[in-house]
Amino acid sequence: MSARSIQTALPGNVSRETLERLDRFETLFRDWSRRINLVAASTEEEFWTRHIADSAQLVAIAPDARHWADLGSGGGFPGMVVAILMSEAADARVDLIESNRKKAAFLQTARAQCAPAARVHAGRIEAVVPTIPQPEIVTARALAPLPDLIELAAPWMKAGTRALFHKGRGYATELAECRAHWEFDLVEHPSRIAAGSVILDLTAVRRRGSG
Ligand SMILES: C[S@@+](CC[C@H](N)C(=O)[O-])C[C@H]1O[C@@H](n2cnc3c(N)ncnc32)[C@H](O)[C@@H]1O
Repeated sequence: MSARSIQTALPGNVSRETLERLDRFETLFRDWSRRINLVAASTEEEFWTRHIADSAQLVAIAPDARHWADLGSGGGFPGMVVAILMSEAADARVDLIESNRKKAAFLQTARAQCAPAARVHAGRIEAVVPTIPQPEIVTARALAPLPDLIELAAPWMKAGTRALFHKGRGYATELAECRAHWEFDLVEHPSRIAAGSVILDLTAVRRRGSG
C-alpha cells in the first residue's frame, strides 16, 4: 500500500508533492523502526490505515485550523501526519511534544525531510505546554485517560483551544469521570478508520465551580 492507494481516506485533494512527503515519511519510519519502537510492532503492517489515515482524519474535521499541537507524538501520530498534510500552507505550524529522546530524534529527522510546518519539542508536556503559543487545536492519541488529557491541555483549553482526542471503545466511562470536574461542549465523531472508536471534539472547557 502507498500514499496514492489510500488517497480516498485522506482529506480533500492531496497534492502530488504531499503524497511524496508521505511516502518519504514511510521510508524513514520503516528505517528507524528497525532500531527503535515507534508503534506497536503488530500494527506496522497496517501503517497506511492504522496510522496515516487514522491521523489524517483530523484534518477533515478541522480543515481551516493552521496551528495545531500534539501531545505525546511518539512516532508522529497524529501530529507529524497533520504537519505533512499542512506542508503547502505557508502559515501552518504543528507543535509536537515527545519526552522520549530517541523518538524525538526521529521526529526531528522527519521534520527536516518531510514536514517544514512541524516543530519538535523534546521534553515533558507539563514543562513544554507553557512555552508554546496557544494553538487552535490540541490533539493526543494513545497518551492517557481523558481526565489526564484535559489536565495536561488545560492551560490552552481554558483559553479556548479546541481538543480532538482519539479514543477507543471505553471512552464513555472516561467522559463520565471528566464531567465530575469539567464542563465542556462535546461532538463525538465516529472514527473513519476503526469501528467503535471516536474522535472526541471538545470546546468551551471550564472547570466546574470556576464561575
Ligand atoms: C503510547 S505512545 C502513543 C504515541 C502516538 N501518539 C501514537 O498514537 O502512536 C505515548 C507517547 O507519549 C509519550 N509521553 C508520555 N508521557 C509524556 C509526557 N508527560 N510528556 C511528553 N511525552 C510523553 C511517550 O514517550 C510515548 O511516545
